[in-house]
Amino acid sequence: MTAQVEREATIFSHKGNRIITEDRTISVISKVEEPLIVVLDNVASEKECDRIITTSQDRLERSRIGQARETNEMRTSSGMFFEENENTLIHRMERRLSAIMNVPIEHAEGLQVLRYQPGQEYKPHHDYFKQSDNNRISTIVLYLNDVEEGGETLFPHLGLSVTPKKGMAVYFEYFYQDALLNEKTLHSGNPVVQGEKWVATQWMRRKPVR
Ligand SMILES: O=C(O)CCC(=O)C(=O)O
Ligand SMILES: [Fe+2]
Repeated sequence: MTAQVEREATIFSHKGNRIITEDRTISVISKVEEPLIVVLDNVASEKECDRIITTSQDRLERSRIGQARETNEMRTSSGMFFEENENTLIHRMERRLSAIMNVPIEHAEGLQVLRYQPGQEYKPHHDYFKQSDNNRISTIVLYLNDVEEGGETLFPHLGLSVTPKKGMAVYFEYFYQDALLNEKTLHSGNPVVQGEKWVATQWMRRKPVR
């Protein structure tokens, strides 16, 4: 006898092991089914990763947290946001990430870049806000470089640790009816031990923002 597993519908609805976008074929590497976490390879080329780093590095500031945009010890990295559709590369990345996430680009916040130096981290958090009339619904974190030691994205409730690798990404969503599933997407950026860690994060909102 096979047990029927009833799962809530997800935003991410790609079938098969590949996602074909207008300019790139992305591979599914690993999955947690509920809440859905997907590790993806070949999301960006080495050149695209390098260019996102070089075009953001002069604009980094100490990261700010939450809707009040305060600095605190939760997130010790430095970061910046690209303007929506800022240049050809950013627009291409936004289109590709929107296709992977299966949410129209109008729902996309500006792409965020974070740089962590040794000892820097992002403590466990949810990406959605406690209260918002246009809350975030999903996230993709694109790894822009290889990290020598540390810097994993850790989902403590799921026992899942994702090691940064240039061009790969981790996707997750938290738009479930069942609040417990959303809460299980708690995650952290573990302290970097050696090297630097660069990521680009795309957040999607429930309603259009642009
Ligand atoms: O740096 C990471 O691995 C996670 C980043 C993150 O959680 C975020 O940008 O919301
Ligand atoms: Fe996060």
